[in-house]
Amino acid sequence: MSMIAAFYSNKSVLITGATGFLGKVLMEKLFRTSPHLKVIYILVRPKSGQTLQERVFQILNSKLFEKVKEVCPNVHEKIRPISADLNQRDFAISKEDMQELLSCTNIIFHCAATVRFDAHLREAVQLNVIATQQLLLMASQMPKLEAFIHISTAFSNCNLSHIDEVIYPCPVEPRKIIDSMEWLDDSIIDEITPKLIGDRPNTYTYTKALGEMVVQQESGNLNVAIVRPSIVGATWQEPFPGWVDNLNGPSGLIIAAGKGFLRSIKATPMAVADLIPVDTVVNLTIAVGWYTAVHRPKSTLIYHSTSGNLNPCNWYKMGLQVLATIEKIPFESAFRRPNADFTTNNFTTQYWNAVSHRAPAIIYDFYLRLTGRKPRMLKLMNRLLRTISMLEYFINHSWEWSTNNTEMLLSELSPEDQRVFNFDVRQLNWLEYIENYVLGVKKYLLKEDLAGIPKAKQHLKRLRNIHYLFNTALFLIVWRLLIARSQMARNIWFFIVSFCYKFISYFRASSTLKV
Ligand SMILES: CCCCCCCCCCCCCCCCCCCCCCCCCCCC(=O)SCCNC(=O)CCNC(=O)[C@H](O)C(C)(C)COP(=O)(O)OP(=O)(O)OC[C@H]1O[C@@H](n2cnc3c(N)ncnc32)[C@H](O)[C@@H]1OP(=O)(O)O
Ligand SMILES: NC(=O)C1=CN([C@@H]2O[C@H](COP(=O)(O)OP(=O)(O)OC[C@H]3O[C@@H](n4cnc5c(N)ncnc54)[C@H](OP(=O)(O)O)[C@@H]3O)[C@@H](O)[C@H]2O)C=CC1
Repeated sequence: MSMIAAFYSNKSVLITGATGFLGKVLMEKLFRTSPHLKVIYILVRPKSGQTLQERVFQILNSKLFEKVKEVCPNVHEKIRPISADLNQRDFAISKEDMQELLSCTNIIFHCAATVRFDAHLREAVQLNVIATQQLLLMASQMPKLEAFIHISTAFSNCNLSHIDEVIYPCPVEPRKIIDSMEWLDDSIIDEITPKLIGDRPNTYTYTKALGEMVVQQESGNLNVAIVRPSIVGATWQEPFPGWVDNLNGPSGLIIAAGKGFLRSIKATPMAVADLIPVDTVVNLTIAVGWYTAVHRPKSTLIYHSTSGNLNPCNWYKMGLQVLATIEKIPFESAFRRPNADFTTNNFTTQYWNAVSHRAPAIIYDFYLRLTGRKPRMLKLMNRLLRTISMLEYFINHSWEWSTNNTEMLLSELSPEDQRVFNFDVRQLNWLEYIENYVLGVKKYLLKEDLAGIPKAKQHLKRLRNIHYLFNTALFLIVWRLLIARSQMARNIWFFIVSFCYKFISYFRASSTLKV
């Protein structure tokens, strides 16, 4: 019997960010392994014209939750959505709901965050720092609370190259930043943002670091732990391999490469690609919840959920495997044949951006105009290039994360728990994982049917022919122009033609002699 699963039986769990990528997998695993769990409260905001109930209904009816329903048929009764907006004071939670949360919650998993790299500092501070502070305040009023687990990111200290499982202070105290957000206007915030974030690449990593400081400073007597995942990718094993439902991290780039939009990207091929499957992160998080509640460590423990130091894979190997899989199982309606490569300096990156990204987009837009349609490819390509420019930092640096606490926790688990809540990345086979990831992107993100693969292959053949035809036509046009204008080009042309003629004549003569 799994000790961890038994621990969660009859517990009331509160999850923020349960509608997000990680939150959904966390909820699914909790229900599947602890079907006797009492209730999971989830803080949800109405969104995209959907009510809370509609959002929960959509999640429960998704492919991700198919297995749960077999072990926990009344799962819908055990989810209690609470209307909340983490950007509002007291999260805009009603008095009755707040009362229930305060009196019943046993474990909190705080996953909600803005993960956008271009978030305005005010927005990022509000969600990643102030909301964390407010949640800690709420937690301090929960008499039954056993553990508060905060999800941060391994990149919160990406300004360092070796990162230990400790909290590194930022130069300006989070409280000062929070106070200043109240009276500074947006234009001043814009001005001071680069100074505040310093050598971090964006407001996301900076505010996640501030969030950790808030957890350290304002957790009082609470049992707190922090989990720091690196780049979270599709599921490795559970509930099934390759599940993914958003474009973050590598997923969007896999689509861009598979559809033939992405042809080159600046990367350090031998740098460690620190990807971590979402189910591995979730297993660790659940184990951390158990350990923190049962063993009550004296200080706040930080757990790195990373792969690099135990089972490293580099971007080159990953990129190659993405391309190899795309060749086997191509995506439908590709714009061009998938054929991406890494560039290693700014000059070649700019060159390939012009030649391989913008030029084909301009030509395609010209074709759209000619056929009476609205041009859109250049706009799309520029957005892709903007996205790539924001991700580039993470594929051109390498980090070393120590994983002592994570390894210690693994050794504390019973063999059964190590199996049920497996977070040992040494067992991960990267090639198999990436293949399943690409397949998952095709099935769950692009919603493409595998029956369409022959048609997709046919389409790629057509694109290859168009490519050859286009290149031949281009060559002939350029050559013709050159011949018309340059004596030297004409001389070279006559030389090649006469050489070919002589070569053919020689073969003809020698074959006649043999006869
Ligand atoms: C000889 C052989 C050589 C072999 C080499 C072969 C090379 C082959 C290459 C093949 C490619 C393979 C891919 C693998 C390698 C590269 C992986 C690199 C991944 C690096 C990831 C770094 C992550 C860092 C980690 C930090 C971890 C965290 O803690 S946080 C979680 C991560 N957060 C994010 O990822 C958020 C990032 N996104 C954003 O901040 C925003 O989306 C944005 C600012 C980038 C864009 O915002 P915008 O306002 O424009 O709008 P939005 O609606 O969000 O999206 C706009 C359009 O962009 C598309 N989109 C969004 N995200 C991505 C994405 N990650 N990749 C691609 N496209 C993306 C989105 O669909 C929109 O498209 P349109 O609607 O069509 O405009
Ligand atoms: N994905 C990754 O690669 C990594 C993620 N992490 C961390 O993991 C955690 C989860 O990330 P992930 O699941 O990928 O992110 P998602 O963007 O998928 O999910 C974010 C969640 O936060 C919720 N949220 C955002 N704003 C509010 C708000 N104002 N009120 C209520 N809820 C809100 C979202 O709700 P809604 O659905 O309504 O938008 C959503 O449920 C984050 O803390 C992130 O920093 C760490 C490392 C890597």
